[in-house]
Amino acid sequence: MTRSSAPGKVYLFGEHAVVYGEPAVPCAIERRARVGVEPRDDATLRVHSDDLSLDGFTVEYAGSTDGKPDIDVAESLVDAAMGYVDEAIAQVREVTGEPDAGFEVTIESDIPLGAGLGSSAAVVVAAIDAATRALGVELSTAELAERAYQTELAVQDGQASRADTFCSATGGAVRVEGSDCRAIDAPDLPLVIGFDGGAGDTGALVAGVRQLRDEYSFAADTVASIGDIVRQGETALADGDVAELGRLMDFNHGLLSALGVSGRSLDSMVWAAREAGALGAKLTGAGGGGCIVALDPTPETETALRYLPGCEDVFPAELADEGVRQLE
Ligand SMILES: Nc1ncnc2c1ncn2[C@@H]1O[C@H](COP(=O)(O)OP(=O)(O)O)[C@@H](O)[C@H]1O
Ligand SMILES: C[C@@](O)(CCOP(=O)(O)O)CC(=O)O
Ligand SMILES: [Mg+2]
Repeated sequence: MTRSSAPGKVYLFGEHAVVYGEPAVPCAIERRARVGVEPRDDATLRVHSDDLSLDGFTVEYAGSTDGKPDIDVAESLVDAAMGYVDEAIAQVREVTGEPDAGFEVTIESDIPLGAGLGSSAAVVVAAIDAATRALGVELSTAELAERAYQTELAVQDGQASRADTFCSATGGAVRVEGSDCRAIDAPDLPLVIGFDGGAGDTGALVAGVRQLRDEYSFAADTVASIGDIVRQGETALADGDVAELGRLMDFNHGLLSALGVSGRSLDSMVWAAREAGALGAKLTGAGGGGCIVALDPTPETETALRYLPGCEDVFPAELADEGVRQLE
């Protein structure tokens, strides 16, 4: 068995706008997906994941060559659930020049699915790393990040940024603008994450923003303004100005909300954090439902979220310096 792990992330700034070439700053967090891979002697892909459940059913499926799993849920849900690992393995077959490689893939993850903490990127990065190594191919971190990006691009119908996958592959805080991806210095930030227990469909949310942006010039301006916030945020990060970072996170949330990707429970967690004295709070990732990230050096936000109806989990986010990690 070859195993790798990779971290999830939060966005300090810039999700969605990054898809259109604006900069974004995600930070890797110490919540990881671990993917174990065993090559098979046929071309079948079998995926085992206790965390992947659809309408309460845990799914065990055979991908690609075996067709769809035999379960009673909408096909779009199944496609969304299977897409990332299927496509990751397609990338592995291509990069290793082994189109008929088959695998048993076992996934364990601390990252809630579809909640904006980049579970897809972590699973994809760890799966590509483990499966290529299982075939005797060592990818550089840059090649791994590129293959993981191609995976998300394919699953999200040609609309994805390099932000999640680069951040998960390298760890740390990063800045991504188009194909320019780099590590940046970030002070130790007092990040608190609130999770409403829900999820959003990244592909659908990205498509919704694209539609608004195509239809209304003010939506396009909103996306460009998120880019301005990110640039200001970079200065605040470099200056270690945490109060300014908080104000900019608040503004970034407002603009994401205007683009239609927040929701009642995300907004309620954001307001609970602000009322508890957080320096700033915003949704993270694609939105719809899932997680917010707040900046608070005191325990107040954590306490407020813990008692907020509709907040299922709350935890401090420790920055992960290490990206992909070879386990065996
Ligand atoms: N533990 C897991 N096991 C199997 N697939 C997973 C796991 N975690 C994430 N995934 C894949 O990633 C998808 C969620 O990714 P996405 O919608 O981008 O949300 P996010 O990246 O914010 O968590 C799932 O539908 C599934 O395809
Ligand atoms: C909305 C987006 O900017 C981030 C999506 O993050 P997540 O999959 O929700 O963790 C899409 C992307 O960058 O590919
Ligand atoms: Mg994702």
